[in-house]
Amino acid sequence: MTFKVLISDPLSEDGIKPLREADNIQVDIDTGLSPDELTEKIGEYDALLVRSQTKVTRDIISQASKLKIIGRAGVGVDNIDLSAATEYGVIVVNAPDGNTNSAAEHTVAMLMSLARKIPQAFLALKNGKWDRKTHVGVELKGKTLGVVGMGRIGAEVAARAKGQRMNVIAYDPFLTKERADKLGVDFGSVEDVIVASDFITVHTPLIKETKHLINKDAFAKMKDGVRIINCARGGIIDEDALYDAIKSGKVAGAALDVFEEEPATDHRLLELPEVIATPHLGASTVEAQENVAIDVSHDVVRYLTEDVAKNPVNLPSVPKELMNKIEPYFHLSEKLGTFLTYLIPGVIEEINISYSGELTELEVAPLTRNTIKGLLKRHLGDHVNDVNASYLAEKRGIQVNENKSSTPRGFTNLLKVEVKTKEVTRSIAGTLLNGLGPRIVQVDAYSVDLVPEGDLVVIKHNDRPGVIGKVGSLLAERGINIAAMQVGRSDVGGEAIMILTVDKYLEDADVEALNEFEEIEKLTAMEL
Ligand SMILES: NC(=O)C1=CN([C@@H]2O[C@H](COP(=O)(O)OP(=O)(O)OC[C@H]3O[C@@H](n4cnc5c(N)ncnc54)[C@H](O)[C@@H]3O)[C@@H](O)[C@H]2O)C=CC1
Ligand SMILES: O=C(O)CCC(=O)C(=O)O
Repeated sequence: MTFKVLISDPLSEDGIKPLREADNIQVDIDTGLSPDELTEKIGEYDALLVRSQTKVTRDIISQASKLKIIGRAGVGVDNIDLSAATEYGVIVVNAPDGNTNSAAEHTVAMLMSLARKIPQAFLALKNGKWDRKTHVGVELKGKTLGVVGMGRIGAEVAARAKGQRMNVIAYDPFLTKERADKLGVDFGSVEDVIVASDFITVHTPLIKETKHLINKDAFAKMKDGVRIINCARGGIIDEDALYDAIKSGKVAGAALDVFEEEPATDHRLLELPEVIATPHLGASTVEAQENVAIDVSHDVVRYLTEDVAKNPVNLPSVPKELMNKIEPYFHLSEKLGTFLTYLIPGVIEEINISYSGELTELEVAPLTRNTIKGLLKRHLGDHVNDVNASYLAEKRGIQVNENKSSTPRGFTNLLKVEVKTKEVTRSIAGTLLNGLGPRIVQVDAYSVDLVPEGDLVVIKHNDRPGVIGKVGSLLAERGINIAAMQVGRSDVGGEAIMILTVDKYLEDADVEALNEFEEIEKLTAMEL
């Protein structure tokens, strides 16, 4: 099978080598497509790679019937409709580390240019003006830099600012006193930062909480003559409020690499002499572009060929060490879910997944997602995957409960799935037997020992002599070989269960013939 990958923004040719070198991947590069052209084309592709120019909208994703992964060669994913991607089961991956250094260096370049008015002076000189009076700057030494957002880039900027002998005060919801001490910065609320700083630089993602985080009210609280830097995302700073604050003299200058609408060639902020700007160049270095393209290309190859991604954005990433431990349970968890779908009539209202024994020591969320996938896939189709399984369950109002109990219950590990509909509650449990692989060990109240694989027949019947023989003979007459058989009963002469592993899926006629036996209460043929 060949996977088709579309690259719709310019990426480093050296960086996409992992894609070019993969045997089963065809790479098409088509930059500058209009939204309509991309919508028309996307249906052919298994993967889409973008930088920040391509807007991957819901409309585009809804037409991407084969799309499995969107790779963002960079950090910010605000150009991708993440909810739509999750809903359609498309994983989004980014390259979070590859451009950190370049973005931090660019921020420092902007900070220094802003302080010393280098772009303005250069422009004047280019125009033949030797003007030393207008371009008097300020020193950084001893000034306070406020950093809003102390993630990868914010922390790097803070470290470099300290090299300029600046004091740094930072705010980040995840910044602890210990980390602030380690980084050698003061920390406080966003208001503390805004009030105390001579320069303010923002390094947050653009999300609901950070949209216009720096607004009219924030400017009002700042020191007179404050200088602002935004090398993160347009929209974190309210551009109208910034314009007014510069015009009023509250803000002495601003350095902007990003804008709310890009490209921003005709922006009124650019008319102000206090504003210096670059056209979203934070990550535009040879090194960063190669790094991010390599990282995202590797993840696309990995996901298309092995179903694992290192930097997923719309799915929690599973560390390698954990993955090694839980991977053997993946097959079991999905099969338990699939098995149950055959036993339940009606609409699932609740799923209870319990983990016991060794499993209690592990992060089991990936197994929960996989079990839900097994429960939904038979009815909803192959588009159900790890990315959208939980979303699809939630959307259908299905309550999912996950719990851990250390009671060993006779097994070193046990995964039990219980499903409730309005009419019934059914359950199944499985284990991973050392050296033997996955086994189903319980179906409702019955103990069994079953490999969760192949064509199975579950027969609920009355515990009477001869039933097993009758079923065996009928199947033999029809040329259906029984590979394995499990029987269990509640009590002598009571309800009993027989589970057969057969070499061939039972046709409707075979099921009807078996149902003729009066001892058989219910028969379910299933394919795991
Ligand atoms: N101009 C450019 O070319 C580039 C821009 N960027 C942008 O820079 C930004 C930061 O990137 P990274 O440092 O790699 O991301 P990161 O995820 O490492 O850091 C972001 C930080 O923002 C913090 N944060 C979230 N909400 C906040 C709030 N309300 N107030 C304060 N802090 C908040 C988070 O806790 C996190 O620590 C992103 O928006 C990214 O898209 C990144 C690379 C290049
Ligand atoms: O692709 C680019 O050059 C933009 C980089 C960026 O903004 C990011 O990584 O968030």
